[in-house]
Amino acid sequence: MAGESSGSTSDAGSGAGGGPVEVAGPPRARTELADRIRELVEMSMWTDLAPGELGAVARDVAALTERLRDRMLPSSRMLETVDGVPTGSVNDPVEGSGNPVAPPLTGIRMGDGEMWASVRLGDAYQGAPGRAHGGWVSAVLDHAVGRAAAAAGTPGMTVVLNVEYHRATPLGVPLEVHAGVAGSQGRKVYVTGRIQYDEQVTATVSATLVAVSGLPARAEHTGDGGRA
Ligand SMILES: CCCCC/C=C\C/C=C\C/C=C\C/C=C\CCCC(=O)SCCNC(=O)CCNC(=O)[C@H](O)C(C)(C)COP(=O)(O)OP(=O)(O)OC[C@H]1O[C@@H](n2cnc3c(N)ncnc32)[C@H](O)[C@@H]1OP(=O)(O)O
Repeated sequence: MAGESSGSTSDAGSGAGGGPVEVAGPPRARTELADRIRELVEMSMWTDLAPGELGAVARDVAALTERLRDRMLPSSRMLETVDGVPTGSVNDPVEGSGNPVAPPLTGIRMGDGEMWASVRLGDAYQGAPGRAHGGWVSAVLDHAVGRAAAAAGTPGMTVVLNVEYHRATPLGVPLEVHAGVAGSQGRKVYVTGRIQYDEQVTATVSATLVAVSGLPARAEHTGDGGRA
């Protein structure tokens, strides 16, 4: 389990660092921590506490951050593996159940060149009033097309991402995400996808990915961190 072979490094927390840290099981405690931090973020936006009280809360949060800094991994790139095969990126900013920034994706299911998932975009992802920010809608779709390409056995990087916003993507409700490989030519993989709420498609994507060797492929598992 992550956290048991730690050691502080001088570049930890700066975005640098070594190779991925592999974790064998769903990191439930990390998932729970990320969930609580997401709640903290939402409440920090909603709260109407007086400035003095806000200052006190900020100092409490700073103390918690120092408690976490006390013991650090050599890298924040954490891959969940099953039988040695990478099945999810715990700290990914879209699907990562361990990353408080991630919405995250839940119930990820993989088929042959296809992926399905659910996502709930909370208040932290608001763009226009009451709607999900288009950049986050695109991020979810970018991730979905990446997973679909990987599910086809051709993991790669997105080089073209055409997103169409058809109607408002609502906040705080379960959205369905789907992407599937439509074709390929050489290293190029063409993937389409969509986000929908209650049978209504809110955004669609048409993407080109370029297959890159050495990336994890055909992950069959959920990225739920044990919540599915
Ligand atoms: C990611 C791993 C996570 C680990 C998770 C573990 C387990 C879970 C399992 C699977 C999970 C799967 C996926 C996760 C989902 C998403 C992860 C997020 C990924 C991203 O967040 S991704 C968005 C940002 N993305 C970039 O950061 C790409 C910038 N790019 C490059 O890094 C290079 O571009 C590269 C390396 C792609 C290729 O470089 P290269 O040197 O190998 O190849 P080269 O340049 O020769 O291009 C080859 C052919 O692509 C054509 N081409 C290139 N660019 C084009 C363009 N813009 N438009 C049209 N065609 C284009 C050329 O024209 C040529 O075409 P042709 O062969 O016909 O001449």
